[in-house]
Amino acid sequence: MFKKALLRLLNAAQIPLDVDSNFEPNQLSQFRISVSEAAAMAGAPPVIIWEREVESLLHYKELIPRLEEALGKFSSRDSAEVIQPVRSTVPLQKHNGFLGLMPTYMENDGVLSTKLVCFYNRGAGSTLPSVSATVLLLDPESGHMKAVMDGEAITNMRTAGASAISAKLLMRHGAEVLAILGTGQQALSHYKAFTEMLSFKEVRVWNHRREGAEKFRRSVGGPVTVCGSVEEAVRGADVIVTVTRSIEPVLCGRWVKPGAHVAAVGACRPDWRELDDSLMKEAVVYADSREGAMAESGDVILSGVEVFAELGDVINGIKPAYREKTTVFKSLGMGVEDAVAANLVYEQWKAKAYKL
Ligand SMILES: NC(=O)C1=CN([C@@H]2O[C@H](COP(=O)(O)OP(=O)(O)OC[C@H]3O[C@@H](n4cnc5c(N)ncnc54)[C@H](O)[C@@H]3O)[C@@H](O)[C@H]2O)C=CC1
Ligand SMILES: O=C(O)C1=NCCCC1
Repeated sequence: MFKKALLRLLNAAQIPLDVDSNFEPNQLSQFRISVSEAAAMAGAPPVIIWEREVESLLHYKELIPRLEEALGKFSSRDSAEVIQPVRSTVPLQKHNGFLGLMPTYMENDGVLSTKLVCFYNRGAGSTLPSVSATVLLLDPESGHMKAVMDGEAITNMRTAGASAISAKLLMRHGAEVLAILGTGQQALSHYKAFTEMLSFKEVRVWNHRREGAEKFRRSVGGPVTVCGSVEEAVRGADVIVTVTRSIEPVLCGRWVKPGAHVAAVGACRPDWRELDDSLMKEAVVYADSREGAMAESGDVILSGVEVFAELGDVINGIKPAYREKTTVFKSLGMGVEDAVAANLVYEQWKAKAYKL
């Protein structure tokens, strides 16, 4: 078993080495090298892990604790924990989109990665995805690229995971009704994360095209109420997730129950909105990254509100979680979330490939 695994490892790393037939597991230690060091020494190509495999390797139960830890590390602003600049974006004017570059280094954890993400303000008739991404995972010592991964599954799951953490920390105790606005990729991952990690008595969905909401209901299989208007979906809801491609407010403060928690995921450009001013001004606003929100969130910038705290500040016990007040978690997405998710995928991939 061990020899087979080692041969696969050497093969993956393209290391031309004959392994003695009497080779014993404890002899590996004499090499004193790790899989990625062996691969780097051999100039091996990165492993490629595409969408289906990422999905099969990543699970919320393992991902969410890592995200929570990473959000706390980010907010500690300790450069040995996380170096993650605000995303730099290149406009793709002809295609109504942006390329976002999201490098992250976690020195203490030995994790170095960057995500390349293209996101678009697609017209109604387009069948192309709104978000397309790739994550590169590198060895920080050698610079060797260890893995190239599909970034869509990672983006969907880590974003939903961060929103689920926001709800866990900020929704009122005894929350029963979840409303999801938008029924695309993020809606699916949020539905999964929220129903797996939290418990709700009712899930409502709304989409600007009703057939999209009906399709969503059929594909998730669980009990979901399709609503004909945003107001109908959110009235009385304890937790509201906004995951639309809208660039104008879809959620109005006057419909939101006082004390509700809103995880606002769309509208990630300085001139795009999902929430109206009345909601932004009424709520205590939390963000994944304060700098990110001030640079990229139209809901924050154009409403003129202050970000009260980062989610990591709450995790670190530096800022309170106002569960009884109306709260908004403005999610922009962070490289550190991609880094821990990609590292987890790589660990799981190695364990599976080499039966470690
Ligand atoms: N905060 C973060 O970390 C991330 C944010 N996003 C953002 O989240 C949003 C959703 O992303 P995906 O689910 O991947 O997109 P998607 O295209 O799969 O789904 C978008 C949903 O919005 C609906 N929609 C389209 N135009 C609309 C409009 N004018 N008004 C209301 N609804 C409309 C669509 O019918 C669909 O249900 C996008 O704005 C995306 O940029 C995506 C990834 C990460
Ligand atoms: O963090 C990400 O990934 C994204 N954030 C906002 C827009 C789409 C992708």
